[in-house]
Amino acid sequence: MMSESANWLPPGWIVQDRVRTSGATAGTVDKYYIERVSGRRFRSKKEVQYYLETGTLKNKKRGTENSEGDVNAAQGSGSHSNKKASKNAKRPEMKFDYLNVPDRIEWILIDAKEDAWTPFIEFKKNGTTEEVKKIVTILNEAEVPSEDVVEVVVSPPFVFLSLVKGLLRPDFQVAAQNCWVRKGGAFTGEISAEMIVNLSVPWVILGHSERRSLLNESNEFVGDKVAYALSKGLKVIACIGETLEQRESGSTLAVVAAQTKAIADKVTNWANVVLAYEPVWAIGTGKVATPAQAQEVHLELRKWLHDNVSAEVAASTRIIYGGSVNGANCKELAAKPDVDGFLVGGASLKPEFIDIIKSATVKKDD
Ligand SMILES: O=C(CO)COP(=O)(O)O
Repeated sequence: MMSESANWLPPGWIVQDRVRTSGATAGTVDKYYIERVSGRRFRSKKEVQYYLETGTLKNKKRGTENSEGDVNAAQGSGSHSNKKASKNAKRPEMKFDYLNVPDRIEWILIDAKEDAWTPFIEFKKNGTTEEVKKIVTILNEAEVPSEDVVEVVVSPPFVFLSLVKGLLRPDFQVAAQNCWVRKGGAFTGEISAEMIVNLSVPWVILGHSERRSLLNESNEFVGDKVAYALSKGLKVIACIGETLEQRESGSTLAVVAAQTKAIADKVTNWANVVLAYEPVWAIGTGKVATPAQAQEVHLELRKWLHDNVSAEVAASTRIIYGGSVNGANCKELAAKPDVDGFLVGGASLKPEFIDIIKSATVKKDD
């Protein structure tokens, strides 16, 4: 078995040549294109390109995606042994606990001022109506810096958007956690940008790593979503970030640059875009990026925007950090020059959440 990479593939993909060792076709080499983060395997460049462009799998005959996630791996052979191998293939370890799905509420704190700071807090909890109301009450009662210092945006699951919007203090805003890539239509279960606008919800989060990895959203698909949401007047928090494997292989900057490029390719006006850098290995793991690691990536992203978009966009685009931010580490992270805010999950369940909001003043106090 040989591994290589192909120039046309985005970071995070590998190409494998597998030699058949038995049967009449022994010696035949099968090429597989593998997206490492999802484990999906494809048999042709055409299928990979379709997947990268649309974020979906090409229409194929039933049963041609085997239990390993190989797309069309059995195509052309249809042999009994292949079907058997497919049936017996070990399923990859699922990273997602479907039996204990966390309901999530995201709190986004965004500085309204051009030169100011932008914390983005994500709140994870069992999201029943009563619990959501409790959270909103705590927020409503909290003493936090004024709107001209910190802009707070709360992002609950879709079903609670109206409830939260109705109860939340007027100086805090609301965001949806996702929206459909294009105009609404026959896409059962999807929520269009138009619907979010119709609810007077001004923000949407797009490209969260969980959607990229669990729902196979490609860079290009996220770029399309960002552009469409912006075209409908929504403000977008666009998430990017590398996996642990990508960090360890030294490709962090290439990965976040490719993710940002896919957005830049589709977006001309960056005024309503906030970039959220979230290293996947730091989300919900308790392993926070060090302030130096966060600053390094944020600075490189700003340089990337400077060189590839414009000096003005580089200076004005807010780049916020997400991944195990808490009351203890927020001040040090917030003090870094290119960290413009946070996206916080677990810690926003606790009283320290208010401290994280308050860390918006760290740079101003200098
Ligand atoms: O997922 C996150 C933001 O979207 C971050 O979550 P944690 O703060 O729990 O790591």
